Amino acid sequence: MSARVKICGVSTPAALDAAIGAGADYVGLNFYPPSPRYVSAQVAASLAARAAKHIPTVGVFVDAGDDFLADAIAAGQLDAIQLHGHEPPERAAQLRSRFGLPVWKVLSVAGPEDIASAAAYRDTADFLLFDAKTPAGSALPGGMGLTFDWGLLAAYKGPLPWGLAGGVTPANVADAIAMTGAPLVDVSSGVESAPGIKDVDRIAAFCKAAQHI
Ligand SMILES: O=C(O)c1ccccc1N[C@@H]1O[C@H](COP(=O)(O)O)[C@@H](O)[C@H]1O
Repeated sequence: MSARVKICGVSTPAALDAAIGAGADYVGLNFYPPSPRYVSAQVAASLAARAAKHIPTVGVFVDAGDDFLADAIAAGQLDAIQLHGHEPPERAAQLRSRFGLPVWKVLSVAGPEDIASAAAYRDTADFLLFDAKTPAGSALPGGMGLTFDWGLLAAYKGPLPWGLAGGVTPANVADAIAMTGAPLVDVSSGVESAPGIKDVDRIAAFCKAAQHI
């Protein structure tokens, strides 16, 4: 068993090259301004030029407005948009139609009801990403290295392609895939030496662990 890999919060050429070199399937560019992984339009454009023809880029957004999204999509030449806020199904549908890109909707998980909420996105998103719910009042809705009970996904048979995020690391990703059967794993802080600082060795170790279990 193995899983596809998304290395999220890439903000430097070195991290991008490490993800490509390690055989990652996607890189995430974070457009949420409070994030330590935030990339400006200028940085996104330069990373996108380097990523072109090598790896698809997924833009991470949190309850973003249309104009903000339009600028980021153009700058980052994005292949998909990840909605990591409170976007309801209608908003996912609206953005998919307006921008003509696949929509990855993140479902923040604390309990079984959050897994069940996947059904509402059946016709409006293209991909679902289950991430740990961050505590009320947190600065970020993701990227904090928090896990949730992976047992909640053990028997999951969802309506859409899906992936697992939240607190996965080179050390635990094989267990995460074995427990959940996740077809894709998404990591940000688990391949960093400090918030926002990607570690090329950890990126390589993560990809190896996810691809060879
Ligand atoms: O990484 C961030 O700073 C971030 C900010 C706002 C929304 C999402 C963010 N990251 C996403 O969170 C998950 C899990 O991250 P981690 O591996 O637990 O650190 C991942 O999908 C990132 O895309």
